[in-house]
Amino acid sequence: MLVTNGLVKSYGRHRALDGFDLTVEPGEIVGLIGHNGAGKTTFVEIVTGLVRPDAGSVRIGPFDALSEGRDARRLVGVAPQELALYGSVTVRENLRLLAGLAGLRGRRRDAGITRVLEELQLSAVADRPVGILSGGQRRRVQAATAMVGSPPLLLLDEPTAGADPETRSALLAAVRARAETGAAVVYTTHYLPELVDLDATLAIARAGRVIARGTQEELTRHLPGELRVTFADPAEPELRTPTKDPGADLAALLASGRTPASVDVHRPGLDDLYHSLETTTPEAGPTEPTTQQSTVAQAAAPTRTESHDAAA
Ligand SMILES: Nc1ncnc2c1ncn2[C@@H]1O[C@H](COP(=O)(O)OP(=O)(O)OP(=O)(O)O)[C@@H](O)[C@H]1O
Repeated sequence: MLVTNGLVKSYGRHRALDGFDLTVEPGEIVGLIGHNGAGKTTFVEIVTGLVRPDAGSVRIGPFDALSEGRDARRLVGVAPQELALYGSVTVRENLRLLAGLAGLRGRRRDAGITRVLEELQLSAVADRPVGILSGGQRRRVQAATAMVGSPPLLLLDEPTAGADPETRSALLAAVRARAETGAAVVYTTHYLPELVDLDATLAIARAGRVIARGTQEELTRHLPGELRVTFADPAEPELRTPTKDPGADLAALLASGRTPASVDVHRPGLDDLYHSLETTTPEAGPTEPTTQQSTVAQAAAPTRTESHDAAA
């Protein structure tokens, strides 16, 4: 649904994007993550036509977004990081305007508005001016404006910033529902557990490029886990050691004659992945080959700890 290749964008001497490639399939949610300044917002701005790249290509569905921008933009719903709403008019009127721009009229437009108000738990404030809403409510209205026309490509730039847990989960449920009906979603966040909830594939940006791309399982399986063992003898301190083969390491421990009281295996998760990429240079990339542009819709492997009670 979205194919970008070799995007370059400089501001003065600074390269905000430096060969940014990303492909997103229909029905796929991509978690686009990376440090402040990695280029995520610049990428979103280029796809939506707000910023023109110095080089590279953007394809949205059948359209070349750089030469057929008007057609391409009709397929995109965007919730920008900097809110762009009409503060003096109501939530419903903001949505009407955006639904109209997406080509919805009459009953279809009203049904789209009702659906998105319910999904994002905004029905109670639908007839209030946006300007008097809380920050979290406004952010949800922004997400609603992106979704109201049911576009096949959604770009959501930190849509849950400042949201409380309840509204966060409403938003995540709405995003999942859109992907289930075939929308391609690019979702930027600094809050990694959301991407586990969304079962998102990942694109990790650094210094204007995507340096790792694949499913959560693909990107975390080569990382070491951690073996955590407590011992029957209370004088013995807890052991925590990185492990790629917990079974073998545990067998070695038992063979040494020590008596575990409990054994946990902490599986690597997104935080571990993020930190492992932080410790590599952008040129060298991550320690293991990454799966560029993989779109495998495989079940994600969230961080979890498996517990076993060891026989004393
Ligand atoms: N209009 C602009 N003029 C000058 N520099 C810019 C402009 N827009 C972005 N930049 C620079 O480009 C780089 C990438 O910025 P961008 O906002 O895309 O990063 P980001 O990954 O979205 O960061 P964040 O996580 O903070 O939102 C930054 O160094 C930023 O200062």
